[in-house]
Amino acid sequence: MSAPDYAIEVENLEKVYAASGKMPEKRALQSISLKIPRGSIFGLLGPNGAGKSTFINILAGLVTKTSGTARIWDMDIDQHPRASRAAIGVVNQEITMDPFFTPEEALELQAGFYGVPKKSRRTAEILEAVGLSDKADAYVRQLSGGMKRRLMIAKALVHRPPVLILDEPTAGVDVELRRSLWQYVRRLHDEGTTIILTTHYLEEAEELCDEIAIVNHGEIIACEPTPKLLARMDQRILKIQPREPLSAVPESLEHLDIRLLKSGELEIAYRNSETGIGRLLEKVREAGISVADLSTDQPKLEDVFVAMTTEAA
Ligand SMILES: Nc1ncnc2c1ncn2[C@@H]1O[C@H](COP(=O)(O)OP(=O)(O)OP(=O)(O)O)[C@@H](O)[C@H]1O
Repeated sequence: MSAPDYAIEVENLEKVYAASGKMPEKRALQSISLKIPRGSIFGLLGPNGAGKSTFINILAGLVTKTSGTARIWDMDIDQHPRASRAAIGVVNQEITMDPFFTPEEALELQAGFYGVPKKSRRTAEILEAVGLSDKADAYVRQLSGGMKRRLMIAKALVHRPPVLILDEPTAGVDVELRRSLWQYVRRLHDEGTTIILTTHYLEEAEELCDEIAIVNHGEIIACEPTPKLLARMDQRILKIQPREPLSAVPESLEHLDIRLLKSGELEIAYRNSETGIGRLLEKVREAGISVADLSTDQPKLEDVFVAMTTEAA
């Protein structure tokens, strides 16, 4: 089979979790349509509860969709449940593994589970790739948190899936390990694997992804190449507290996007990529303002959501 243009294609995908006990019915995905290009590193970015895991779990066959269609590697998940799932490797948020197996045994078991014949297994190669060769015979309980995460990724790779899905790969992981996991994800990508990852760290999506879909309340509110999306988040606010409260905006600053607050402070909106804070402060000083204190604010994901939903309205 020739490789498809899209690794994943979903159309009008919807999920309603039924009411249970005191919990009312929950519409976790509201008619999502999305095409994830083959060969990309694609980010699903959104706050807690946005519906990212639901989306992934539907693809993985762990959650049943309510309606809509989903294709993995050009195979419909209803018509070809086994073959379509064989095209993805999914790494979930929780670390789940048997503490009494060694990494080598864990990978062999996983390969057996996927029906990979002994002669086609590549346990040693995968352990090498995730940097666990020297731990091949250690018990899983002797591995550090970071090593366990890498073993989770290794397990998802045993059947050579062309698409790897990582659900919050670096949640709760320290900065150093986060960087080394990113490096490894990039390497897999360079070797041809399409990567889909969910995250609520803007920085992570920014660093890794070619394209980002922002999910909020079960809806995709933006889906764009990363540079385009970041340009929208480029706005900053500089707040200046002068030594003497101001009663008017100095004339030389009027051309800026500036606001005088009741407290006599100033708020200046600027584009970080265009103006830079140093240049702005210079202008403020040139206007004769003596600065007692200042702060900058950059839009949080939440603000971007608001901005985007208002733009769309
Ligand atoms: N099994 C379930 N039964 C009922 N409601 C659920 C179930 N699983 C998830 N939900 C609800 O569906 C919504 C979406 O949850 P989901 O786990 O997909 O979000 P998420 O974006 O992955 O969040 P997180 O980043 O916290 O994992 C949430 O409101 C959640 O409470």
